Amino acid sequence: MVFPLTNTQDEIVKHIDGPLLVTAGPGSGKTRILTERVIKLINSGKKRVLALTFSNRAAEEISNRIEESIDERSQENIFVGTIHSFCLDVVMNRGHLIGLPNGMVILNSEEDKLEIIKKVTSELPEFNNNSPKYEGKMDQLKSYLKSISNYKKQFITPEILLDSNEDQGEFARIYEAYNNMMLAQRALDFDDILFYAYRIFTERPKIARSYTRLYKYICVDEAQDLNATQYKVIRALCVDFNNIMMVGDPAQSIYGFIGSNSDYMTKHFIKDFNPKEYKLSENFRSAKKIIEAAKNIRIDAGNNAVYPLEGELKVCEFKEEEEEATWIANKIRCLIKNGSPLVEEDLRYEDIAIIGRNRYVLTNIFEQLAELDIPFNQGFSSRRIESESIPIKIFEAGLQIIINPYDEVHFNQILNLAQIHPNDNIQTEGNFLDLLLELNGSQVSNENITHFNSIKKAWSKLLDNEENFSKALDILTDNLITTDHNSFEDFENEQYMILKDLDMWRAQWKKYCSQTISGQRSLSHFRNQVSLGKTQTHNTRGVSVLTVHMSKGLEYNVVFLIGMNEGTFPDYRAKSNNALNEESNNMFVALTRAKRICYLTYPRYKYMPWGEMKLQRPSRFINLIDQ
Ligand SMILES: Nc1ncnc2c1ncn2[C@@H]1O[C@H](COP(=O)(O)OP(=O)(O)OP(=O)(O)O)[C@@H](O)[C@H]1O
Repeated sequence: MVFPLTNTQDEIVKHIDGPLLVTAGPGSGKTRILTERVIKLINSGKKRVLALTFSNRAAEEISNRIEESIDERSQENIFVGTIHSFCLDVVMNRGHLIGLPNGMVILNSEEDKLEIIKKVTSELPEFNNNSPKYEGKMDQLKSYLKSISNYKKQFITPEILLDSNEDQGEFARIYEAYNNMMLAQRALDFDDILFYAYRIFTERPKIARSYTRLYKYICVDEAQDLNATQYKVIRALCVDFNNIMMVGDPAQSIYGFIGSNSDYMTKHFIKDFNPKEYKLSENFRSAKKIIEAAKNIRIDAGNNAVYPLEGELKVCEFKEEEEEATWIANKIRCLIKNGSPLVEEDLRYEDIAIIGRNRYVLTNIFEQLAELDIPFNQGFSSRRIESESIPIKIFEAGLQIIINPYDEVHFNQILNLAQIHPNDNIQTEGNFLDLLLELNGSQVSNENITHFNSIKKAWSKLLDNEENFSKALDILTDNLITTDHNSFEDFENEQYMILKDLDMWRAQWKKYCSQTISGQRSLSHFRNQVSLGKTQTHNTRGVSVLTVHMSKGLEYNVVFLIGMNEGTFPDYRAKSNNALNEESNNMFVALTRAKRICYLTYPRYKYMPWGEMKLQRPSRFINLIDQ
């Protein structure tokens, strides 16, 4: 059943021109009003809308809701995506205007970036094998990568760095050489995406204007999570443009550890755009007891109960983690079997979430759920896609070379992985795709030759047509998987990993196909979508077992908030006021996921990995709630 909008919600949805800021508490309908406003703008023929989100999950949810309410043709008038995916689109389509090559590919693995920086520094005397500094080389290279990333986040180019600080001369040259080598490989790292988009908008303001002519309205969801880099990109995009809406909740700002700060929404946006402001404080999600508890955590947050329902909030102490996990699994079984008087309809596994501050707190739960045959999912993972088996790693590296024949990093990776010993007279520059296809039996060690030839067949299929990805995977399945299993454990383990890798790539391609039209698919676009996490599939069946960060934006009838001990929640590293404030926000987010019932659980003792049993204190948040 869809409830009518309140007067304030309705006013926001009907707002058309001019900047708009909606600060609103949990469950107050932020996602709902943003979605309904976008639908209204599109349906009233107000041209295109750009909706920026912070996660692929949020983008998918908003897209799904919008798709249900507007016709297929109008859907083309909306871009819903993360800031990174929008900026990548800008870089790919307009990057040539600031001298970037076409067809760039995201290179997001740490190992790949290390290869590049290693090559850049290989000429420097201090990285010579004989130099005393050589010992700490890896650490030094990693620290260079970290500094490069930090400067890019601040939009500081090597030239600006050199101008402002002459002492940084040597590092600035390494930074510049790194950028040049990335460009020669037609590669982008994650920081480059926003860095180049910012350069495009600021160096070519006409381009920024062309985007704001195209998208007449811009909406930013979860704006409390903006960081300086993202805010500056949005600011640079919106020159002479003010049809921008920001929606967020400062009390749910939980990404401070990567530079997010709700001040960009509550202070900078107000100063720069002077928006019309709305506040929503009614919580349509949670029962009274849950809202009262949340108020004890964040007294200042707008969060007022609407439902007359009391709900249930209970603190449960256990001897140790296993007992805690067993109780939760049994409680879930009981709730599913008997339901709860606090929830009108039958309870399904999908109505229940188990939330922990970090992944390790959740370890025991998986075992107990599996033991009682309780289905569960682990939410929307932002895990990087990476093959585990050597043959599929080789196949994957080859994709990069098909996309960009000048990609030396992945060519060398293939030589290493396949233990290929090329002839001495091999060229070290030029077209690596030709070189790759020329590698033959005499250069590949015997045990790898069958695999390597099969992988070459799969590449050839893709070279015929890049849309043949499924067929290429079929070739790998037919050639690398044998039904004639012998009893060698290593062999079986490898077969298992290859099959898992192939399944993973099949799932990614399937999702990519559902997002793109046949005839318009390409390997480089596919790879970039994979890197952005857009092809991740997520399973929502069963009980959701989530970290607090993964639970953001979601709601469940029953929530178990587990591992509520000092040191775990709040995290033991949170020492400063800011960090502790962010822990309160984390607690606020976790609690407000619950609609009717919330159990806060903790063990009195914890087994340490070195075998000792350690006494634990209950979280200070329990004391705050249990007053
Ligand atoms: N006017 C309303 N009347 C009744 N229910 C409403 C109303 N507006 C929103 N809701 C419901 O309240 C719940 C929370 O809405 P929504 O998810 O949009 O909130 P939110 O502000 O984005 O939450 P959060 O910030 O905690 O993720 C949803 O189930 C939604 O359908």
